[in-house]
Amino acid sequence: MAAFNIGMFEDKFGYIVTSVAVLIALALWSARKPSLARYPLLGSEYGGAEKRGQAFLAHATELFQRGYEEFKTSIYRLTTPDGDHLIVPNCHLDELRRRPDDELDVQEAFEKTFENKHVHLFPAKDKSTIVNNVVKSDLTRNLTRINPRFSVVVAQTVAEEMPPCSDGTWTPVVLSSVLLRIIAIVSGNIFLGPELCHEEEYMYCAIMFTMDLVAASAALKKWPSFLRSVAASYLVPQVARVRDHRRRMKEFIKPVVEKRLKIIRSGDEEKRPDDLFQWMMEKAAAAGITDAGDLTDMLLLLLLAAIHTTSLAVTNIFYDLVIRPDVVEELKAEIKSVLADSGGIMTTQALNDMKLVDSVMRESQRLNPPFIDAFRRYTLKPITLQNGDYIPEGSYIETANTAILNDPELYPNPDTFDPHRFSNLRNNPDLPDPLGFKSRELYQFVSVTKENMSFGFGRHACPGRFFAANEIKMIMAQILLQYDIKMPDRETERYQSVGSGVVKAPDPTKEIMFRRVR
Ligand code: HEM
Repeated sequence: MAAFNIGMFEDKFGYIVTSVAVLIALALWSARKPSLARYPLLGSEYGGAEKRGQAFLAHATELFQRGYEEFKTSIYRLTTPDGDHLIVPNCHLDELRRRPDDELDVQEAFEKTFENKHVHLFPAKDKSTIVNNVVKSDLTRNLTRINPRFSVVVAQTVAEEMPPCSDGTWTPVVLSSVLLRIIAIVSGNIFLGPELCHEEEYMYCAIMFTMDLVAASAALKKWPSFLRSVAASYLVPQVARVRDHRRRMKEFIKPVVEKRLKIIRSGDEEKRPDDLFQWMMEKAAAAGITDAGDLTDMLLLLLLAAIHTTSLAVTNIFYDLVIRPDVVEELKAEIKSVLADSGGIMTTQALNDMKLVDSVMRESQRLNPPFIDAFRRYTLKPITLQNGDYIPEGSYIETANTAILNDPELYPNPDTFDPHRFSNLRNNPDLPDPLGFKSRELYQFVSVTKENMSFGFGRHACPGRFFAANEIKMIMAQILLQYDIKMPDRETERYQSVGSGVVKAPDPTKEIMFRRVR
């Protein structure tokens, strides 16, 4: 009995000690936890955090639009499946863009987007930084040299990958999947060289890795965060497929790495391949990174950033064009006239001169940006803005890209697809400029401004956009000059986009009719 009483006392004592410890830990934890509650919450009508997170997946566009109208110059909160994010208005972006990487982190933000904890997309920062730098410096610097031969590769690949569509008959084509192959091959030509880009193992991983990774992260977001590890292990098959793509890509790339390391060590310039993977390996080797697994992860990150993004953009452009035959005729006339001036060669000058093509690309992207939000970042330190607003350390912030792109004060008649919207502003300095830019060249497809963040914003804005712009122009020119296009007989409206959360993409199942130009 006595023992029993002592035990009871000990249990009670233990219980009190444990409770106090838990309370102290909770107090400390909540003191550390970023307090976002000072900012108004949008979407509270959906219920608790879990329900609001799921509502975000279904209604992100509407939520961002409402937020843009209600909180034009102030920060508000939106609950995503990953918790509360702060949505920052446009007026703070110039200030935030100047913040260094040790305050505002891009990788951590994208790691959350892609459920990196489970899919392991991102290599460590020293490695992903090499990928970003190689695209920003080596690739962009080489574009003028590469363009003429790149356009030959594009012409050959379009001819090989498009169905024949000959004999004057119209052929239905699921354009999205054809474009994916074309873009994987032509990008691969520059990234890995003319032989490897045709290997089916490369093609399979280049296309399927991103598809399964995006599908895996979308499926995981439907689970409450505490169950995502279990879901990733047993319930979301795409996670295992992503792992398998990485394993296959590593097997494919390992002998390439071994061969190229020998060339790097020998210093033999003659044998040095002239492609992005080589430039990346050289930068990596200089930093002591030579492991085939690390280089595979870096290559997969590049492919994820480059291939589907470009393919979605081109698909959207063709969905916009196929219902506008008059615009197609104008584009053909511009392309023919520019090529006549450049002796038929796609020089950098020729690409720059395609101002209507460029304008159509930007207008298509304005109405169909790759993400509803932009400037997704994570705060590594607390930030106090000039107006006194305080953003705690450990917050996810972003801004409302789609809502900005549809603001009638920035883009008059925003719902109208105006193919000349940007070319008119660039060609005609007397036209009033709604955005009052210093230079009208800021209306080019590649220009990043806080009124158009489809390529991101600030120091981490997409470094591949110059390459993408050239690639898109070359593909458009080839397809438009070689084929007539029209909608299938029963279809009249522009194809609707599909998506979940902040991602909106052209419907990949839709057909366009093609016929070879006679
Ligand atoms: C139309 C096609 C493309 C679109 C719409 C696009 C869009 C984007 C966006 C929105 C970001 C995030 C920027 C930010 O948060 O500020 C980004 C980053 C990036 N993109 Fe692109 N991209 C495209 C094509 C490419 C291509 C072709 C490449 C490579 C050749 C590429 C390489 C990258 C890299 C390396 C980053 C990370 C930059 C960093 O974190 O510093 N992208 N892209």
